[in-house]
Amino acid sequence: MVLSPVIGKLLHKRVVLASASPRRREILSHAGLRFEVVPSRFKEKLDKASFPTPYAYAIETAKQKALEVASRMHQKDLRAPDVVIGADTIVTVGGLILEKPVDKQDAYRMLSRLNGKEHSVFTGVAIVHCCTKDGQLDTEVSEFHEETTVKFSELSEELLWEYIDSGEPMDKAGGYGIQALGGMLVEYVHGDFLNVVGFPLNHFCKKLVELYYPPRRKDVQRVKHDSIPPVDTFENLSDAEQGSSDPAQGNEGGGHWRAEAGGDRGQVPAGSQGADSNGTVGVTAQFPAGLLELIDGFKASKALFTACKLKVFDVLKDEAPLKAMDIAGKIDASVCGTERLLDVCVALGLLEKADRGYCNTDLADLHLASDGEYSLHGLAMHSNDHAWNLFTDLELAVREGANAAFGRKAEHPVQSKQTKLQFMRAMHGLTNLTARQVATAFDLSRFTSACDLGGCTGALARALTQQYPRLKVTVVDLPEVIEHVPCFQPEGRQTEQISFVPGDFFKDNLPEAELYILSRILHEWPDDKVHELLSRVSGSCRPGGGILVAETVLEENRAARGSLPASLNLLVRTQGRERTLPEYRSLLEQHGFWDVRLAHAGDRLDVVLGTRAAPP
Ligand SMILES: Cc1cn([C@H]2C[C@H](O)[C@@H](COP(=O)(O)OP(=O)(O)OP(=O)(O)O)O2)c(=O)[nH]c1=O
Repeated sequence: MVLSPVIGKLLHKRVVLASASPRRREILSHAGLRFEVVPSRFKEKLDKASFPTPYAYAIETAKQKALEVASRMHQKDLRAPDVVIGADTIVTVGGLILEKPVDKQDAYRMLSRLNGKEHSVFTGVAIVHCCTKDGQLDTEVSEFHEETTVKFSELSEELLWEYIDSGEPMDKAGGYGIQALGGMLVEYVHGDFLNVVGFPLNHFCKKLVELYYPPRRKDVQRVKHDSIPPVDTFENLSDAEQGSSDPAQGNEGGGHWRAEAGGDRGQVPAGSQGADSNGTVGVTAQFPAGLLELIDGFKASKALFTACKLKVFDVLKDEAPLKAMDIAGKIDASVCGTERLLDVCVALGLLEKADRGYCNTDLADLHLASDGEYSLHGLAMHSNDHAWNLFTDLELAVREGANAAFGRKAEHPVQSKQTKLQFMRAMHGLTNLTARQVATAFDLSRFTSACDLGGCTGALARALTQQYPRLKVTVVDLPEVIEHVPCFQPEGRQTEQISFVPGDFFKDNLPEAELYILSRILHEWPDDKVHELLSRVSGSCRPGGGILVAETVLEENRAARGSLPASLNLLVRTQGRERTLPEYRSLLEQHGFWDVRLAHAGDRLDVVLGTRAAPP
């Protein structure tokens, strides 16, 4: 992909996003950046009057956010990350700087100021390169800002209050979110939309080009053809991880892998460039770092799975730091093998290593230890023990199609006793991560009863009942699934709003409900089974009732955001597939659901809501 070389410059570095903003996280992860999130504790209270311009204020705040995280992480284990990114978004109107409203009245004051007018949104960004010299933190800060102009329509008082009551304004600069309901307030936008949402991705990529691919006079002189890319574009740059000009090491410090010809266009191993009859130095081959990383990708997955299986992250969650020898003793493994595995986990950003030993990163503590609400340990184990084997048959599945592969090898995991609990753990972890976003993707407060078909451990039902106190949810799943549900109920958090009913949604009567939910169900099945299921739901759903489908919805060009491996997973494992919105719309309309709408529920999941029409 054209953009990956720029983002690729950061792939082998430990990058931290010093922000609690879910929007920033989403924008950067969609761009393919790998990073940890450590929200900054810097109090945004700089004296605005002391800055010559509003954006100088935003840049300084962004810088202080990033520096606070760098120094905290350095103090924690005497090792700072390689790069810390901070950002701050402000809205300016009539010479005033608006940040996040403190309460509803404040939101009203802000929105009234913006009403019917043009205003500017500035995001200041700081990219802090860190290194440790003699135990001291050394930083180099690069900064920039981006401005976008936004115009609000003339809005009525009633509309403003309705918007404020939606709760959306409270964590957003200027009191609105252009990416959600707030988009309805906006007449036009001039400039980078993502800048308004909190992170100017385009300018960030250009800044990376400036930092990592500075034009070098030597190249300009040696190369006759005019192929030096201008620094204000980031297209057509090759990945240049090895020997890159890392700003932390000084721009001229690039190693001998750096392109000797074609300027920033490619890397060639020393000695592999040649001159043509015109004396032009040409590139004979680019160093395919991204490709090699892809080829090696399975090794990284296997290292993660193995560390999970050996409970490395559990051991380090209980007690850290620990030396390799102590960890080896606790996981009953060889010291030399353990040490290698641990070092790979450090390189993958899962562990941290200091003189006193190894520790989990926050990411590993939260997601890779086997306990905890957001643990993905079950998913990692399911991938290791089950999906891994299925993927060895990918070639067969591609040659013959899902139907042929299904049944020969790919037994549905819930039907296999050995993998049942593991599959439930995997689904539980995955659902917990996204349940709140699914529950809030649409306002479901008009429903008082819901039936979650294939709702497994009730993770989504719990999020729904927390969000909608009037709602009662019935979870229907196979008896052998329901039997294990108590293992997944957080102690003291059972709620009378949720009941579990053993049953097969293809055979048994569906419980009565106003809203039927199918979360990650339809993609498991081929069209005929999907029709069968939808017709059963449609038969049970009263007019005015709803159907809520949570799936990854494919873009119309069929490329799903970040979910292509998941699509192959369906190919090797089931007879199902992911679908586009028009496909879902058509399926639902055929079964009497109208007003079919789509909302995104985070990185990998979308929600489609339809309303049951009255029978003709
Ligand atoms: C104007 C506007 C702002 N915003 C958000 C972006 C930012 O997250 C937020 C502005 O507050 P910030 O202080 O920039 O960021 P934050 O508090 O969310 O996160 P952190 O300080 O930890 O980095 O407003 C939108 O999401 N949509 C919009 O349309």
